[in-house]
Amino acid sequence: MFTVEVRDHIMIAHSFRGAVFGPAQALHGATFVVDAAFISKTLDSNGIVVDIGCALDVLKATLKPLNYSNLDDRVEFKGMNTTTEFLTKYVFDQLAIAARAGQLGRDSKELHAIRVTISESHVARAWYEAAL
Ligand SMILES: Nc1nc2c(c(=O)[nH]1)N=C([C@H](O)[C@H](O)COP(=O)(O)OP(=O)(O)OP(=O)(O)O)CN2
Repeated sequence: MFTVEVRDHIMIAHSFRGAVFGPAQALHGATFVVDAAFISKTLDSNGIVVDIGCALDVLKATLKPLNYSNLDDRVEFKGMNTTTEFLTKYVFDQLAIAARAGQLGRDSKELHAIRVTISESHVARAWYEAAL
């Protein structure tokens, strides 16, 4: 598989419900590094999976509404623990919508999958990968 991956980051606040989270049950801040990988069995006529600039634009647009926000206040996350794992799927879903709308500059039928990796610190990360 060919893969091209782009990176951005977001600064957010959130809190968790559940004793497993210990002190993270209280409102706290996090800076998440978000990697989005676009995966294809084939390259296009330009020899690319998707244009890196285009992929970056789509990732930035996806993350913009979350940046500097308190995720606890966001209606789409009501009642959810916005864990690193949860957010990987959320970002994947938004990128998949953009890909199917042609915003990556390539027919989504020619893309095999998207993988979203979120690093919550230098020691921990989670990812979600699925076919388009
Ligand atoms: N599987 C996950 N586990 C945890 C997540 C997560 O998103 N997915 N998030 C957190 C906290 O938000 C934070 O990132 C770390 O909090 P902390 O209290 O430092 O948690 P640790 O487990 O690393 O350390 P403790 O020994 O429990 O204090 C926590 N877990």
